Amino acid sequence: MTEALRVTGAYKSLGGNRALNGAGLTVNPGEVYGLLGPNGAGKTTVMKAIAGLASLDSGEIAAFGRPMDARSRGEVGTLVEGPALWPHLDALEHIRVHARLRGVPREWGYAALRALGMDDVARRRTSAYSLGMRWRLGIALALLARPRLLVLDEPTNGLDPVGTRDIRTLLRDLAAEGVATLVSSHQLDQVARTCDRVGVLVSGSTAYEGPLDGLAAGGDLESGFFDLVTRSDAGVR
Ligand SMILES: Nc1ncnc2c1ncn2[C@@H]1O[C@H](COP(=O)(O)OP(=O)(O)OP(=O)(O)O)[C@@H](O)[C@H]1O
Repeated sequence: MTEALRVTGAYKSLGGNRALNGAGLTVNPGEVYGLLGPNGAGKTTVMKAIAGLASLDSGEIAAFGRPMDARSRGEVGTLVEGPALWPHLDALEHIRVHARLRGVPREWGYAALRALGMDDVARRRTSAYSLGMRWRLGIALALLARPRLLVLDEPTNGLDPVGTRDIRTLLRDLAAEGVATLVSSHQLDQVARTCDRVGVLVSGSTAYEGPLDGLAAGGDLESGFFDLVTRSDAGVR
């Protein structure tokens, strides 16, 4: 099976910090992969590199068996560092602009809005949106071009329980259609309910990659995560 995403040996220095220190991860088609790690571990940095928003100092990123390039990025939907919205435009106008830029039918975007439960607010300017509505539109825009790989940086940040459950259902439905998703999160309970496999970054390196069972110490994901982070952090000092 060709992997949807493979990152190997990723290094990146930012302002004198080693943000990435050899990180690697692999996401398969039809899989929801949870990217975990303490604050500052490098999750956003690696996702920005995958999304093409930043370069690596060294390392490789491949999508669907080929080095990531402009063509393969056409098959990738991203929401990294929050939704970038125009305050004076409504959701439908966002869809039209993005559909034109991506060269896809705007109906695909309307379908994504429906999937995100945004029909009622689609004609409202985004300046009047709540945080949850902003995130929903950001995810709809990431889905617009019907990507085979989705990269979402903390997509349930600030969402209420209904919004969080909706995103979980959406990611599972997409996985059932074969879409691969890389999603970062600090919410271990949500990760346990949503993800097939996880990777844990600590100080820019991959401390664990595999099934959730392998991380959970005696069935307790939180303890397993803390143990791993403490051990790995001690190892790099
Ligand atoms: N523009 C920047 N200049 C200097 N250092 C940076 C910059 N951006 C990130 N860093 C540093 O790089 C490291 C990795 O940051 P990153 O945002 O990728 O972590 P993260 O795992 O996404 O954290 P969080 O969970 O808090 O979102 C941190 O030490 C951070 O301080």
